[in-house]
Parts: sequence; C-alpha cells; structure tokens
Amino acid sequence: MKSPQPCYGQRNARLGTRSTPERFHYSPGPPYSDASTVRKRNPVAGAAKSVVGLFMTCFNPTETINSTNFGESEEFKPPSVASDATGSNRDRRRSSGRGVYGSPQNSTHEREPGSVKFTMEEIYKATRNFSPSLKIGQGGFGTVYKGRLENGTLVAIKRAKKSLYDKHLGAEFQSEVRTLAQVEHLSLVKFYGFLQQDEERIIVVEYVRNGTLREHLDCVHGKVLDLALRLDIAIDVAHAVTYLHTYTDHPIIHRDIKSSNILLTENFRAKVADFGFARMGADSDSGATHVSTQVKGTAGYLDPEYLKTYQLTEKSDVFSFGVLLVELVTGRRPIEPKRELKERITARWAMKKFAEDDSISILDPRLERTAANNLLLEKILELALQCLAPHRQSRPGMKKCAEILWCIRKDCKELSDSDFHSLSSNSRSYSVSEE
Ligand SMILES: Nc1ncnc2c1ncn2[C@@H]1O[C@H](COP(=O)(O)OP(=O)(O)OP(=O)(O)O)[C@@H](O)[C@H]1O
Repeated sequence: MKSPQPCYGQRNARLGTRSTPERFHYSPGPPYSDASTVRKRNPVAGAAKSVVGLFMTCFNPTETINSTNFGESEEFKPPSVASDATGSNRDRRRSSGRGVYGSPQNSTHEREPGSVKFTMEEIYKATRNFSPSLKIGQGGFGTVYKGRLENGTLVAIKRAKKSLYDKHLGAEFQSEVRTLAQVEHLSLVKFYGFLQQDEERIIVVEYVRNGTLREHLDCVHGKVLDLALRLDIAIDVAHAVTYLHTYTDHPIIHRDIKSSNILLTENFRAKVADFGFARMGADSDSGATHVSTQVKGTAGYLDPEYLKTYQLTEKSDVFSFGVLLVELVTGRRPIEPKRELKERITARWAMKKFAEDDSISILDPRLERTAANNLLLEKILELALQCLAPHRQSRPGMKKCAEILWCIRKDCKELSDSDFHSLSSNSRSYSVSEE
C-alpha cells in the first residue's frame, strides 16, 4: 500500500475539529407512505451531459462545527494482537484480493453478532464512565467514544442524544441496529451489539483508527492521499455499497454515503459507517421499482430526483457516490459556500470543467499534475458524470461502478508499469493555473 505524501498546505488543519454538512431529515408531505411501493414504468433515458446545471436548486447548506478529540489514550494504546484482531485480520484477508465479499465472523461475545445486548455496566467499563478523554466524535445521532471491551477489543461506542421522545432519533437507532445486524462485509464497520435501556440508546461497532476520509481530504492528519489511494478508497466503498444493494437478503439503501461516513484503517482501507438512515429498497421480485419515502440524507449528496419525487432507489446511493468521486479528485466539499457562485456546488463546477475538456484545473491542488494523474482524473470524472445523471435510469448500478473503477485501476497500473516511464520522462507535468 502506498504511503500518503506530505501535505503541501493544510487548508483545514484545525486538529480536532470537524465540519459536517447539515443532514436532511424531514417529511415533505405526500406521497409518503413509507412502505408503499410503485409498479414498474418504462425507463426514460436521460442525457448524462445535461447534468451540468442541474445541481441542487435544492440546497441551502449550513455547516455545523463539532468538536472532536482524536487523542490516543494511554490506556487504549494499540495494538496487542487481541486488541485489533478483527481489523487487522480483515486487512490481511483483503490484501490477498480486493472485492471479496465478507462472511460472518465470530462476535466478541459468544452470542451471534447483532443480537448482542450490552449491559450498562459493560459500557461504563469500556468507556471509563464516558470519559471525555475518550470522546472521538459527535454526529447527528449523538456522541462517539472510543472504548475497550473486556476481551480487549477496541470499539467505537455511539451514544444517542438523550431525547427519549424524539421519534426521528428513535427510528434512526432502530434502523442502524437492524441494518448493522444483517450485514457483514470487509468494507463495512463491524457491528458488535447495542444497548437500549431507559433513556440510553447505544451502538457498539468496530473502532476504525485512522479517522474519516473527509479529515484526510482536509489534511487534518498532515498527509496528502495520492490519487491512486483515493481510487482504492472509491473501490472499497463501491464494493461495500454493491454488497448492500445486491448481496444482502433484501437490498439495503444506505442513504448517507459521504466522506465523513467513510472511515479509514491504518492501511487506508475504507469502511462505510453510519446506517442511521439506511432502509430497505423495493422488492424487485414483485415488480416494484422504488419505495416512496421521506427524504433523508446530507445536503450536497442528495439525489435530486429523490428530493423531487420522494422515490427512493439504489440509484440514490449511486448519485451520492458520484458526489463522493468528485470530492475525492478535487479534495473539496460538495458544497463550498465561501467560493464564488459558479464554484459553490463542487460537482456542478467539476462537471462543467470536464465538459469543457479542462478537467486538470479541478484536480486537488495538493496532487501532482502528472500524465498518470491526469488519466486517472479523466476516467474517474467520466464515471462521476454517469453517476450524477439527473434521472436514475441513466445512472449505472453500483456493481457496474465497482467494475469500471477496477478497470480504471488496471489501466493505470498498466500505464505506470509500461508506458508511464517513457510518458513521464517525456515530461508532461501539466502546468495549470489555479482559479
Ligand atoms: N467506528 C468508528 N471508529 C472510529 N471513529 C468513529 C467511528 N464511528 C464514528 N467515529 C467518529 O465519530 C464521528 C461522528 O460519527 P457519527 O457517525 O456519529 O457522525 P457523522 O457521520 O460524522 O455525522 P452525521 O451524524 O451528521 O452524519 C466521526 O466523524 C468519526 O470521527
């Protein structure tokens, strides 16, 4: 695995702080019977290029700044083998071949994974009574603590805000537990169990120690992820989401694919987290094409068709994945309110530059302008363009996205193995004037 390069300039290097785009969580009126499904209609082909100009008439983002503490506590220093057996074994398994779908593994408890109910005593012990020094994050759901189970396993303990009567949070908790209990994949955070007692709602998942993708794109950890590594991360995410859409008993739509929900291991393998908004997709065996449901997700990542029609399909995750691809190559957040108007919606700006044959100008300024990077950039943007198609019928499925990304990686590897040396010695270091 390649090591990241040193960071040239830290755009948002406030260690221990994190910006989170506002999550949408509202009930926009009918049609919205959550369980209803609608019969198949003739697909309407959409022109992918018309994606330019379509973006988000819908967003008026606000940003909240949440305080986070990423300090390693002395008591929880890694890694005895037991302390991270799950994570490192998984990394080892995966290094033998990407794209392998996971199979259930043993839980840290004797009971089946997902059915594990923790006691308050176990949680207090694991978090040293929710010690502020073990707080590692804060999200819409509540506060996240680092903890250690009795058997030595490091875990992330997500404690819901105490709002017993908050229907949304209650539903989010149920949804996360239900979904996590059903899934097992190398690129999804592993679920250890939960606690539901009086006003407490707690979820215990695998601790992923290298922070979120967003933090890495912001250089919070002081290194720049090179483009090949970013491609690997996109492939991991594509595999995880393909698994959710295709290989679970019933399709699961994540609904909140975004860079702050992608956690990275020490080897820069990605794990998709946060299933608070996940829900079952339509049952295609019965001919249903979508579910009609209230809109949930995060500003900047939301599928405009879902936003307009309340019709949810797996392709809404594909749209969010397209936004993520643009985020990966530009390093920018999906919405950048402080920039000039034409650059505020990053995907719109990037797709316009791509259509004008000026992709190189949107490459993250921290990345080198080399022939190999330019090729990668073009190919990733081509896929992003398809994912961001205004109509879901024109977007590829997630499995197709994963296959395309595999091919991109293969092509780039071949280029770097053969032509790349001559290409690069022939010199094309693109000189790009930053706007
Ligand atoms: N399994 C984990 N391992 C390590 N750190 C984690 C884990 N889960 C969450 N975190 C940390 O806690 C932070 C908050 O996570 P959480 O999922 O509650 O919210 P979020 O996704 O960042 O925001 P939002 O709820 O608005 O989507 C994350 O950004 C990450 O820094």
